[in-house]
Amino acid sequence: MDWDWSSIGSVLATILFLRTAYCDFLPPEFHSFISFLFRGIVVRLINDAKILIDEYDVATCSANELYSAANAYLGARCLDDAAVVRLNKRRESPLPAASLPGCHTTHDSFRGIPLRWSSVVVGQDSSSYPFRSSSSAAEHRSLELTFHRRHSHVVRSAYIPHVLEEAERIASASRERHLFTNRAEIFGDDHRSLWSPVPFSHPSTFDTLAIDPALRDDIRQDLLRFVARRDYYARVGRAWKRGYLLYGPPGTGKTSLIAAIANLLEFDVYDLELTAVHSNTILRRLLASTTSKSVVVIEDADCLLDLTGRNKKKNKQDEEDPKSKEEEEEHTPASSGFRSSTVSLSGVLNFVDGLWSSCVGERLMIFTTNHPERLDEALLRAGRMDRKIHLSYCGPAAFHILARNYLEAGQEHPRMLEAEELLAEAEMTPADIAEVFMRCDAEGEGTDAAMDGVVEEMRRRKEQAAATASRGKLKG
Ligand SMILES: Nc1ncnc2c1ncn2[C@@H]1O[C@H](COP(=O)(O)OP(=O)(O)OP(=O)(O)O)[C@@H](O)[C@H]1O
Repeated sequence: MDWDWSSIGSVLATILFLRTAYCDFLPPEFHSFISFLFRGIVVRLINDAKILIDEYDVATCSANELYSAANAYLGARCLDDAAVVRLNKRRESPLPAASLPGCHTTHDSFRGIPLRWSSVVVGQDSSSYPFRSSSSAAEHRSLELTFHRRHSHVVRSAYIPHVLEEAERIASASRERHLFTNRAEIFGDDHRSLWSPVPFSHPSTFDTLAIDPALRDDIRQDLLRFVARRDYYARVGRAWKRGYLLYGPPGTGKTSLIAAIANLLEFDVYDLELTAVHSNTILRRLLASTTSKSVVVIEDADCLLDLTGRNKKKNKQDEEDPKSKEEEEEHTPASSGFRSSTVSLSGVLNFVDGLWSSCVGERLMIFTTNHPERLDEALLRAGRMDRKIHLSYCGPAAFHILARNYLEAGQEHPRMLEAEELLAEAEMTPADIAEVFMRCDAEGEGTDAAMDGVVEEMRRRKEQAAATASRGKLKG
């Protein structure tokens, strides 16, 4: 067909006429409908499939998690080369996150499948959202994912879950974690003010912990299994929580293990000072205001409450009738200080496994003590304390880890064998050994001097222990 200037002019005039008729004579609802039809025809012609991800679920008026996840995913994965990005910084995250601005497009690929993401913003008059009520003045945002129709199954069954997983990973990596301590004075009903947060960044990890490697791996597996079993806990009807009791002499790494656990799981830590809690009601409120993905820690549990044998009988009554005891405690005037807290055994038991301990997602509760025998059995029973972990004096395997971490000394070091043999009788904690290594380092001494120093210290302690034992025999 030959085109001359007059035929081009007639085509343009026809287009202008149709456009004017479309804009001026058709009501806005038809604009949306025609645009929808037109886009459908184009999509069919070019064999594309589309997934529309709205910012809000129109039916339930709730935020669409997939929309936020896709935005986080795009921000982290696809927007490095984009000409325009939107940057957003949330209070809880240290860095701003990039997202796709309205009406822009970016590209991704998955298992060799090319994918196109476009952001769509529809206002009151816009024509790109079908059947939209013209009375709504709000902006409607969505993301469109376009791909070849033959990849529909892979995109829905694998790519979308991949986007969700990646977004979850990105969110937890960028989340700043906190250490919360409960405030001694509590005012009003603002639950957030019950805890004072500071950023949490403890260097202890499962790799730096000097404990038996078999125990370390066992704890790590137990934790990873726990966090992966949300569905299991829901199925068997249990709150998604796990209780640990860490016990052993001072300086064996109980606090270090808690920090390593929080770092492994990327959890916040709530360090609960029970002596500052004046009633069971406040204890309950404290727990109710913790967030999911957290470790709630009660250190030195044997020193805090009347949980010792002296009060076992009384405590048994409490457990049998926790309600009456709790009511009685709540009417006691608030007082402060060690052992004068009105938090009762029943309050703590309910704290560990009561109804309100299931009010948020996954959570660990860790009690530590140097004297597990002083704790009431009710607190220790299975279901409350799922794992009882004994951290003891330094053994050979833990010593190797400390020597590697502090001195970069391997098992082939000439004094290693001697140190291993002495360890059995010297009763040194990892903290004692770390102390000797750090002292040598501070004095500028090398690895050999540090190993000599620790062997000497072990020998001294062994002799001391032998002398104490023989004095005991003589007295006997
Ligand atoms: N198992 C360990 N692995 C690595 N370092 C340890 C270990 N145990 C103790 N340490 C070192 O000793 C210091 C004290 O340890 P930590 O506070 O974890 O002991 P603890 O058992 O909680 O003591 P306490 O019962 O007195 O609270 C830590 O700062 C750490 O450097």
